[in-house]
Amino acid sequence: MIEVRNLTKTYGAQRAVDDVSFTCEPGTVTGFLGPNGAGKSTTMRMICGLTPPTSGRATVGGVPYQRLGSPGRHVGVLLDASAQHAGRTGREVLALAAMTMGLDTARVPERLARVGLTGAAPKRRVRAYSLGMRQRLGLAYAMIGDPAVLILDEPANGLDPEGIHWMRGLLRDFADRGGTVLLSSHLLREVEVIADRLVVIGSGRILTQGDKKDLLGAAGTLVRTTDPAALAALLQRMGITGTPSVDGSVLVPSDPQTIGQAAAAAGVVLLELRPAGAGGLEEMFLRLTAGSDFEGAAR
Ligand SMILES: Nc1ncnc2c1ncn2[C@@H]1O[C@H](COP(=O)(O)OP(=O)(O)OP(=O)(O)O)[C@@H](O)[C@H]1O
Repeated sequence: MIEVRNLTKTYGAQRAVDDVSFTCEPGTVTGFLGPNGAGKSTTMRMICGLTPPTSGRATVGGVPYQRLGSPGRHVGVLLDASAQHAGRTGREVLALAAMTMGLDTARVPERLARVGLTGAAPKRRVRAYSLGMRQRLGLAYAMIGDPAVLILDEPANGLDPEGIHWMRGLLRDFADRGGTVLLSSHLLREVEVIADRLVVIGSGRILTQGDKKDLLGAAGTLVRTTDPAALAALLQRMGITGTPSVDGSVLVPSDPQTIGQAAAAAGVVLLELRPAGAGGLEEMFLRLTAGSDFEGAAR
């Protein structure tokens, strides 16, 4: 369990993180979502005791990170895939981590294999690793102490589609066994597939958070009709404002059943009627972060 309460971090006049609160429960993957510069890394660094908060607090399993004895056996952290010593081999990196935690290094080969680092890879120096291989090593490093909690900052960076698919399976399995995962990303689709809960941050502030299904449900319904004018009139009578898309569909802030029944009663022919789903999350994300003063474009 991770509990973040009113965390705030200021750098000079800038509030990098502004009164952020959320909870990550065992058995769930929480997607921490926000554009570049939103405050995701700073929040995670504060949870892991690497950046002191200006105010507020964060605990892991009820205890501040700094007070966890042998933290690697409680919390696996991957904040920067390039943090490992470039001159060490993958095997050396994991063996050192195991020794530091008082664990048997015999587990190292199996742990490397679990993240797909097989063949010559364990014996190669980290400086020769691709970013994707570093991410895999970083995941093995985070998980070597069999922690109950994982905190991962943009773990999919550098992974190819097969690697992203593999990572989803790994983290899903971890959560299904009762683990707690907090995972940041600016890749909306990636988070949408894997997360149970979403926390969306922009300009240091929480923009929305909750169950993914609820948030996506709230994202609305996509409707396509043979008669846009009749649909517009129907929505107006219902007091609903739809948003036309360039492809001719209309995003309606209501559920499919309500719209379908009203359209049938009004004799409006529908060609398509579905939860906004993936497009909904992206639309929601862009809408929520549109007003926030972020440094880069959401991708
Ligand atoms: N050590 C620091 N000194 C000054 N400003 C900082 C420092 N660390 C972060 N910031 C600022 O705090 C804000 C939040 O940065 P942070 O790295 O937490 O965002 P992020 O959501 O992780 O972004 P990204 O997706 O680009 O990694 C940014 O405006 C950043 O410039």
